[in-house]
Amino acid sequence: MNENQDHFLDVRDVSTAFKINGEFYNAVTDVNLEVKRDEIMAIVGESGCGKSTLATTIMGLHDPQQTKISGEIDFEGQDLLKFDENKYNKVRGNKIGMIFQDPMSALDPLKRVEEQIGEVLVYHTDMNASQRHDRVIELLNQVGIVDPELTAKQFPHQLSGGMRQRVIIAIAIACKPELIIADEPTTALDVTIQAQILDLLRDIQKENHAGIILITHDLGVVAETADRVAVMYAGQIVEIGTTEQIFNHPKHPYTRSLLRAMPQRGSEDDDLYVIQGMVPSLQRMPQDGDRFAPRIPWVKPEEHEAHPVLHDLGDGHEVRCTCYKHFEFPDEERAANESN
Ligand SMILES: Nc1ncnc2c1ncn2[C@@H]1O[C@H](COP(=O)(O)OP(=O)(O)OP(=O)(O)O)[C@@H](O)[C@H]1O
Repeated sequence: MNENQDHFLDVRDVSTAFKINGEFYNAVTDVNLEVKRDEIMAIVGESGCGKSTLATTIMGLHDPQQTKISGEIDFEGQDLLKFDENKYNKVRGNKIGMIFQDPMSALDPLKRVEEQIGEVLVYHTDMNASQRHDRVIELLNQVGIVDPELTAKQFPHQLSGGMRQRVIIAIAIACKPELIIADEPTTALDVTIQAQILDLLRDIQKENHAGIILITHDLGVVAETADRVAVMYAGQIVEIGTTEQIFNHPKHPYTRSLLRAMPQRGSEDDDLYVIQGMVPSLQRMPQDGDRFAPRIPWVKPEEHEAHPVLHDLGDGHEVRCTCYKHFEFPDEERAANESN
C-alpha cells in the first residue's frame, strides 16, 4: 500500500453553483467523497444530477466568473480549489487524467494521433523526439491498438469509434496519472467494444495503482467495473457504498428505482419500471426536504426527514434520509396488503 493512501483524493463539502440570469444556482451541493488509490469509484445518476459538474470541478475546468465553488478538494495533501490556472495545468494531464464521453470532439481532427499524444509528453516531460515516439508506440500498444506504427500516423477520422476512444485513453494515461476521471467513457460505443474499454481501464488502474472516478448512467457498467458506488440525485449524494452493498442491499428509494429501471441482460421483458417525473432544473431545485420526494408521491411527507442527512449504516454504507426504512414500491405494497 502506498504511504500517501490517507491523502489521495478527499472531496469535502463541495458545492458548485452556476450563474444563470445573474443568480447562482447549485448544481452540486455539499458533496463528500473519498477516492482511494487502486479503486474504481463509480458515480451514477440520471442526466442532470451533477455528475459531470462534480468531475469538472475536481479538474478545475470552470470559468470563475460564471461559477461559484466552495469546499475543499484535497489531492495528495493539497487543496486543488486553491490552485491557480498555472498550478492546475501542471496536474491536469499529468497526475490527473480525464477521459471524456465523445472521442471525436476531444480529438483535434487536423492532427495525427502521434502528435496529439506527443503534445502531452512535450508539456509534462523532458523526453526528446525519439523517446516521445517510443512512448507513443508503447501507449498505443498498451491500449490495445493492433498496428501502433500505422495508427500513430493516422488522423482521427480514419479510426473507428472504439479506436478513437483508445487514443483518448492513451492521451489520458500518457503521464501515468494517479487519478483518472472517466466521464461516460463507453456511452458512444457498442457493447463488445464497451467491454474491451472497461477491461482496459481496469488493467490500467491495476498497473498504475491509479484511483478512477467512473461517471456513468449505465448501472450494468458499474456492476461489472466499480469497487464502490456513489449515487447522485439533484446535486447530492443520496447513497454510497461498495458495489455489493449498492446492488444487493440498496436502501435509498432513488437507488432502488434506478436498479428497478435497469434492463436485465438476456431478459425479453420490455415492461421496465419507469421513474415518474424528472430531475429538477437548477432554478427549481427544492432547498428543503428530500429532493427525490416529488417522484415518490405515495410516500407520506412525514416519512421524509425535513433536512435529510447521510446516515451511516456501517461498513462504509451511507444513505440520505430515513424514508428508506418505510419505502416500498406501490405494487409491492399492494402485494403485501393482498397477502394479509
Ligand atoms: N455551465 C452551466 N451553466 C448552467 N447550468 C449548467 C452548466 N453545466 C451544467 N449545468 C446544469 O447543472 C445540472 C447538472 O448538470 P451535469 O451535466 O453536471 O449533470 P450530469 O449528471 O453529468 O448529466 P449528463 O449525464 O447529462 O452530463 C443540470 O441541470 C445542467 O443543466
